[in-house]
Amino acid sequence: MSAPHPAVAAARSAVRATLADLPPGARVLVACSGGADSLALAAAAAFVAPRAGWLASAVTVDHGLQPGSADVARHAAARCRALGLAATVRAVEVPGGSGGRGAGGPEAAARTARYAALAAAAREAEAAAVLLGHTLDDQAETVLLGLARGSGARSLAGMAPARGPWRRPFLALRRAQTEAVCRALGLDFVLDPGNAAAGPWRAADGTALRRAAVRERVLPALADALGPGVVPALGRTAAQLRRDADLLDGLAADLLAQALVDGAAVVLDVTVLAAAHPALRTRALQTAALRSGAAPGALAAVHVEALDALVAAYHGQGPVQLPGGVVARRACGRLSLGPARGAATADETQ
Ligand SMILES: Nc1ncnc2c1ncn2[C@@H]1O[C@H](COP(=O)(O)OP(=O)(O)OP(=O)(O)O)[C@@H](O)[C@H]1O
Repeated sequence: MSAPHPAVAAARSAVRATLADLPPGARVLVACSGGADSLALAAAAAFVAPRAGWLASAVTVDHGLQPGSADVARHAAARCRALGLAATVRAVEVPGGSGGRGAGGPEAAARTARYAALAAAAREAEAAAVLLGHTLDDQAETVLLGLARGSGARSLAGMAPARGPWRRPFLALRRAQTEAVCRALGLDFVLDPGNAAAGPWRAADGTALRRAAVRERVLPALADALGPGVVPALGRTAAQLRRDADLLDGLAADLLAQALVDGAAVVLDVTVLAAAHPALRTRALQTAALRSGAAPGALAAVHVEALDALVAAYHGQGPVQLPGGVVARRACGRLSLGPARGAATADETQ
């Protein structure tokens, strides 16, 4: 038997390495959109799983956002079956449809619905892992998007190779390699129309999708100006910042535990917080805000900075309102965070 195409070999070994901790008999779900990345993933899983004793199957989510989406989903599932995987299609209802109501437009709404459907499929199949086909190119896009948003290290750390049931074996593979896998194996993949900047999924404000713009315009321009190593370099940035962010988050969790006077109501000792490094203090405050019910998608750096000012730049300022109906106020050396109505009323004035 001749050696497999190098891209096929790379894809198989990436899947094998990602699942190496799973015992024989473990069930694995491949999330397959029918695009090149996830079809190459399905092919690699279909090859590797039986040899390692894992039970692999595939699921395709039909977002129902474009005419013919059900056919595209059926086609993807049929490709997976031809590869030897049991495959199902799950249709989801995306709130707002392709009109894009909601904060992040149709792309974000579709993603939320997709991950919920994949998680449900994983629960039903009792899968130990769900494989996603994100590549190094996707990771580079994520890092650039985070950088342009003014995000911190956690966001610049990009997507995790493994987190909970989600595993991304292709984070070190280029998109060109997954396309090479499909060509080598004769798999016809679809081009996701939602991924095109000029495609039908538009952000809520009518601007072209930011990720698609980064993919089509920004990364090619960067590679042109800085050289082809820019995508792997962005991937390395993500990996390094992931380690840093893990360390800082761990230390910030310790700080929060030390500062917590009353966990149920999220009351913090200002003196403990004020003595800490701002990098840890702001992380601890962000966690405290989320724990007290602040809305995760809407809590921004500006809110955390206002909380930090209550600790480190206090001059008698009033309470800080956080998204999600949470209010933070300082009184008697304590910072309390909680629902707007139940919070203490006496502000500390020095
Ligand atoms: N319709 C779908 N059905 C099943 N899996 C999907 C579907 N769409 C995407 N996926 C999975 O997610 C991976 C990433 O897809 P894609 O790059 O389109 O996502 P995205 O738009 O970057 O959003 P996110 O990064 O949040 O998943 C795919 O390789 C595939 O594993």
